Amino acid sequence: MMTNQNVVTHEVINTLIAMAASISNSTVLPSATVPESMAVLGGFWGLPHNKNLVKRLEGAKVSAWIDSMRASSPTRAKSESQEKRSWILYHPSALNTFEQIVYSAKGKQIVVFLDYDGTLSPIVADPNKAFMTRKMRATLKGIARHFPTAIVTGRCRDKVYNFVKLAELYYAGSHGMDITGPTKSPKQGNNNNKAVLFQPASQFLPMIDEVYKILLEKTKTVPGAKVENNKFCLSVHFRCVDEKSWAALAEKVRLVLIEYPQLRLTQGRKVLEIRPTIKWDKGKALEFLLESLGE
Ligand SMILES: O=P(O)(O)OC[C@H]1O[C@H](O[C@H]2O[C@H](CO)[C@@H](O)[C@H](O)[C@H]2O)[C@H](O)[C@@H](O)[C@@H]1O
Repeated sequence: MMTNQNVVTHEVINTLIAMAASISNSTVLPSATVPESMAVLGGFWGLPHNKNLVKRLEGAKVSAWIDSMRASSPTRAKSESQEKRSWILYHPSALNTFEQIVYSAKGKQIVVFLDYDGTLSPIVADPNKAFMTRKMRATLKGIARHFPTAIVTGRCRDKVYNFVKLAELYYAGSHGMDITGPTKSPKQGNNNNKAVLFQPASQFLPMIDEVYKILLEKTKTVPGAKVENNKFCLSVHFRCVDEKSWAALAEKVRLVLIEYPQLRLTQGRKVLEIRPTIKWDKGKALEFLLESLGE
């Protein structure tokens, strides 16, 4: 993936991400939230990820949706120590191999990519209250002083910016469909006026707005359901919905999507995600940013 000579290897970046995640786990997140972070990073970095899940969701019966919703939202059957062990297996602390990292990074440009929810902020019931701590912001600011740093998230870019509040970062919101560069240099603090770099799903904006309004209306009878407008995509949260109502909620979403074959459904942690059927995702956004940064 990283062919540019000036760009550090995937392995090193992966380790940096793990390092950032381990910072977040040790200083901010209660240990019970570690598996949430693992799911987020796993989805992003190609760690165990059930592609069939997405296929099954599209056009599948509601019962299959419910199975997927359960599968992606496991109850705490495993002990916390078991969960921590499997987390560490895939995300070893970068500090244990720091010398190797420094060696591999020699002469290369290190770029840091981070997810937001469950990585920089704890997972919380209300998506509008997923605040990051001042300590995390200061750490992120420090990282951005040394390396180009990007936040790649399913969230609306403006919303995540309001949480992070650092103009010196790159942001790829809406699952990578809304990419901007820094509006402030981390070193000099001057405004270098970089704006939107790429928005491959602009033509879907009216449709996303339309479906947002429909979903708001259709889901209002399901207690706890929350529809979030992430600009180029939508989220239907079921974290606060009683499991008995998951089928009803999934059926409502399915019926709406039948009318919009240009949209597809994917699934995150206790959230159904609706997005345009374009060949673009967080991985593509990452490649796009690497190419821009390597120039
Ligand atoms: O791809 P991501 O950047 O990981 O975005 C996935 C979803 O993240 C947010 O939801 C998650 O965090 C919420 C706040 O902690 C939590 O309430 C929810 O259950 C999680 O799924 C975001 O609100 C969603 O729009 C994203 O789809």
